[in-house]
Amino acid sequence: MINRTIKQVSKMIKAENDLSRFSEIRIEGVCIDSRKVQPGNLYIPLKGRFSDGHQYVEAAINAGASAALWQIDVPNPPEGMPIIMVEDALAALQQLAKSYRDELSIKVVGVTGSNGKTTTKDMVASVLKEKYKVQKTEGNFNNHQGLPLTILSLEEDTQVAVLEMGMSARGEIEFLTKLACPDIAIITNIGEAHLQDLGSREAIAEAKFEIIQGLSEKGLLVYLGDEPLLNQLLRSAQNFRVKTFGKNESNDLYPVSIRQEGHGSIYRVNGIEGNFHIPVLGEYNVLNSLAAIHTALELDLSLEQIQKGLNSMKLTAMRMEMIDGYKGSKIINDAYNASPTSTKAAIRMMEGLDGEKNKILVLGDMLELGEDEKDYHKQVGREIDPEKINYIFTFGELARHITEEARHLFPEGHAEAFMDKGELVKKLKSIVKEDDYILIKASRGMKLEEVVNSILADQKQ
Ligand SMILES: CC(=O)N[C@H]1[C@@H](OP(=O)(O)OP(=O)(O)OC[C@H]2O[C@@H](n3ccc(=O)[nH]c3=O)[C@H](O)[C@@H]2O)O[C@H](CO)[C@@H](O)[C@@H]1O[C@H](C)C(=O)N[C@@H](C)C(=O)N[C@H](CCC(=O)N[C@@H](CCC[C@@H](N)C(=O)O)C(=O)O)C(=O)O
Ligand SMILES: Nc1ncnc2c1ncn2[C@@H]1O[C@H](COP(=O)(O)OP(=O)(O)OP(=O)(O)O)[C@@H](O)[C@H]1O
Ligand SMILES: C[C@@H](N)C(=O)N[C@H](C)C(=O)O
Repeated sequence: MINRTIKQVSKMIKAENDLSRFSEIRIEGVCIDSRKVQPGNLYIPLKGRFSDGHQYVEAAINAGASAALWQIDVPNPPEGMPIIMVEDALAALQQLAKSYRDELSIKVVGVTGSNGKTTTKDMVASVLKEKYKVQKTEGNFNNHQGLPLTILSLEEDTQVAVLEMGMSARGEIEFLTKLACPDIAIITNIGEAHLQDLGSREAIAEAKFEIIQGLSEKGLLVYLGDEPLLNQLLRSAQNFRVKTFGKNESNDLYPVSIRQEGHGSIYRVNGIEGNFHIPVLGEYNVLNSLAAIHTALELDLSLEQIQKGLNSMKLTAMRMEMIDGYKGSKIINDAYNASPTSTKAAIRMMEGLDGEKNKILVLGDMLELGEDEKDYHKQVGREIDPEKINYIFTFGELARHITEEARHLFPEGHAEAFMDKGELVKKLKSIVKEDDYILIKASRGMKLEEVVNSILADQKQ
């Protein structure tokens, strides 16, 4: 993490006050929550939903922070404390991260896309750690606050940083990529996430494509070549190299064969000898891993290092998380978020699972889809194969349209809409048997992991 004197920090950001009295005090790491301050931190006060961080500056310093920022338009800065006055605290956080990034001798991999950023970030980091000292975005810290905080957590001797870049409006990726200046930029796919804010998939593609604006000279763009919207945005005259991945054989990397087995996927890749194995299900996760393979090849990893890194990867929770469930069933907790693209991809994965036991879909509302939200849910219902899926239970006002669209293809009681999680859990427990698969998927706002937790809690009783 950043380790600088106040004198150095005041040069990295535009300090508005004389700090000569405190110039040799050293800060180590930054923190935006006084309750989590570590000794030596620089506390950065930010405005939130309920309060302004400025009211916690003294508490932060009393808790061990070496210094704190203070926005000049906020009255009554504490006296006699190492306070760095700035125009804007958030802008100062971002500037400090930019300055620190520019001082580091490091390779940066930037990851964006509608779906799979966190998964692909985890895969890339898992592979690259076979050869380099790697740090990555923790959790989902992928925006105008999270990315700068991640950069400021980087150690001076870290060799590669894998940074997730999220957005819900135009210009946000441009800001993040110009701050992080990636050497390799990955675009996982173009789906419908944040469609409500952007209005069209074309606009989503343009927003994600902003990532090239920070890409270093002769940098590498790795993207899903199956996506026409991205192919259209690629101009011939560009000062970066391009590698594609996807299902189509026109891609630089594509899977030659895929086998879903137990908790993982075994597959071969064109032009590369041998099998790859990732301990997660889903054809789209195989595609995500191809972006990681491109990145690894760019950074000179051996095939053995790549295979080892992929095999040892661990995904962030609630992404295709396999859990031993009720009565010996298998719960696939994919409840972090959901869009039509990711929901259909998860259903295809379920339909492709071996085994004669029941396959049960538990789907919640997909949010932020804009005015066509009902149609998106109906479309998901239309695409469920009743020959391969045994039950479809939905939770929420929008997901109800999935059930209604699919109900006529299922036996009585096999396609039901719920508005109460307790009732849904009761139904699930009444039908589930050993080795059944249960997929749990919905937007973050639906908190469908509560269904998983209820089932697991009952199981313990
Ligand atoms: C929910 C929310 O808005 N949280 C943000 C909010 O926190 P909160 O309202 O709880 O703050 P308070 O008002 O309570 O406190 C104000 C500050 O004071 C600090 N403090 C409080 C009490 C105390 O005793 N001591 C204290 O020091 C406190 O720590 C506060 O700093 O405000 C905070 C400050 O602005 C935000 O940090 C907090 O979190 C928001 C969401 C945030 O951006 N956090 C980032 C670190 C982050 O990366 N979070 C990710 C989620 C990112 C995300 O959603 N990404 C999108 C794509 C990008 C969309 C973009 N348009 C955007 O705006 O984000 C995606 O789809 O992935 C994460 O948490 O996982
Ligand atoms: N390449 C992909 N194509 C379609 N769906 C995907 C892909 N990768 C992951 N998903 C789905 O998206 C869900 C979220 O994955 P992940 O958290 O990696 O995406 P993300 O882009 O980081 O999401 P967010 O923007 O919300 O942070 C997964 O649980 C899975 O259902
Ligand atoms: C939580 C945020 N990253 C997101 O993905 N939002 C959409 C609406 C979802 O939760 O599906």
